[in-house]
Amino acid sequence: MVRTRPLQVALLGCGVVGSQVARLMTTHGADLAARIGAPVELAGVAVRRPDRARGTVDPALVTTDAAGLVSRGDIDIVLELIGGIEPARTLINSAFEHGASVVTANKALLAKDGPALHAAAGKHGADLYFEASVAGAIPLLRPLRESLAGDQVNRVLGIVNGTTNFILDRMASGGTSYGEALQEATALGYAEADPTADVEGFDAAAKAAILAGIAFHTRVGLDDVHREGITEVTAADIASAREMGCAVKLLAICERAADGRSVTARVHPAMIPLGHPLASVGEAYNAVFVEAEAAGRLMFYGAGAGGVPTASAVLGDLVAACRNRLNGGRGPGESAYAALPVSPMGEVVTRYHISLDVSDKPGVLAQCAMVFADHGVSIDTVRQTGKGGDAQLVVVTHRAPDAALGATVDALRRLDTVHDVASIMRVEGE
Ligand SMILES: NC(=O)c1ccc[n+]([C@@H]2O[C@H](COP(=O)([O-])OP(=O)(O)OC[C@H]3O[C@@H](n4cnc5c(N)ncnc54)[C@H](O)[C@@H]3O)[C@@H](O)[C@H]2O)c1
Ligand SMILES: N[C@@H](CCO)C(=O)O
Ligand code: NA
Repeated sequence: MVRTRPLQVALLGCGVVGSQVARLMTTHGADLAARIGAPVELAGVAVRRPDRARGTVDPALVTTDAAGLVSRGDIDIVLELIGGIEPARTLINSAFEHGASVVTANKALLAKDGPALHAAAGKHGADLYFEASVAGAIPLLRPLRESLAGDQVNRVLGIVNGTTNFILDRMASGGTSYGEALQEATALGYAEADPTADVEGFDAAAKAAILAGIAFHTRVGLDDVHREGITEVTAADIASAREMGCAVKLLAICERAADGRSVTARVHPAMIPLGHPLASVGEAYNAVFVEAEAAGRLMFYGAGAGGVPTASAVLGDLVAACRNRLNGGRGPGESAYAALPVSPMGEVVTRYHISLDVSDKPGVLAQCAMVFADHGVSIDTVRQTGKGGDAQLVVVTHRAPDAALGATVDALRRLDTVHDVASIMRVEGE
């Protein structure tokens, strides 16, 4: 039976995602009410620029006073879709203090202040849901928090930033420059307000922190995540990867150490074999592999960015928060009991693809190989391209600790016969 007093929803931010949430709440209002067991009503929509057209939003609901809206006292659920740290953090805390539950897509804030936000939600008996914050529309956080709550997750590996995947995909198919592809991704609503967050890997690192935290029941902050973006990936890197039968992707990788006693989290461009399912993830799509002890390998795939798909995840959380409110319960809060240490990048063990510009002289290959051997880094393959002043050695290693590879590269740079270490890329997914 549908109860009659509507649940009151405050929408903060009516941009790419917020405007789609408002539209879908209106067009699917009757279904949402039936699924929740009570009607849901937009009580107010806080915007920064009220003069902008808001589509289906009733102009009478629009306000520039977000703080006033969340502190009205009659709001059941606040949807925070402004993004960034402030004023989002203050508004979310105020929402909890005034008795509301919160749904947010704000990974930057969650990665920075997740524990404090969870604590505030718990203190006020409210919910904090954030499915849209990682991998957009893809149901990923709820499966990790709930469906896999009885299993042990050992690894989460995937493409979690749509903008950079879009750019790398466009660069790989040729004809589009990095700058043009970024402009296109921004126009399509994939990029963050400041796209530096996407291309420098901050967005993916925030998502990796959230994923690692949930997967390993451990607090993982943004500073714990090793981060490299795609700004230094060149068309030559992509071409060289293709020659080796690989694609270049920006990956987020969260791993439990083999002894189970520590974890790592990292974001960086990597080469993956073209036969690997992640290599064929194009456009702004995301895909995430989860490896769990009992479940084995699971793959989650779908739209990782864009207003409409992301609104789906926000509405799913809205329904969950409304149901909890009606039933008088709460969804799962933070689970950080394992408190595993997060190891530095130097302890990560993986494979590497290194291009060296070298002198084409007798003994150079042996000299370089010796540097790898001296640092305990075993070589898998070596290929020479070019001749004379244009000679290049392309070395692919077996698995080695990141710190050992770093020391190897430093030593290679000191050799007179090595003119440049043209590129270093990790090789994953084998
Ligand atoms: N766009 C996506 O594909 C996507 C996907 C997943 C998650 N997200 C996240 O969703 C959130 C919103 O992203 P978006 O793409 O819709 O951004 P957006 O920039 O399109 O929208 C944010 C809106 O908030 C408004 N705003 C700023 N300050 C405000 C204030 N004080 N009061 C009221 N409104 C204010 C802005 O004017 C803007 O319209 C961010 O946290 C983002 O990381 C976005
Ligand atoms: N800017 C983000 C939005 C989705 O979180 C991306 O490109 O993936
Ligand atoms: Na998601």
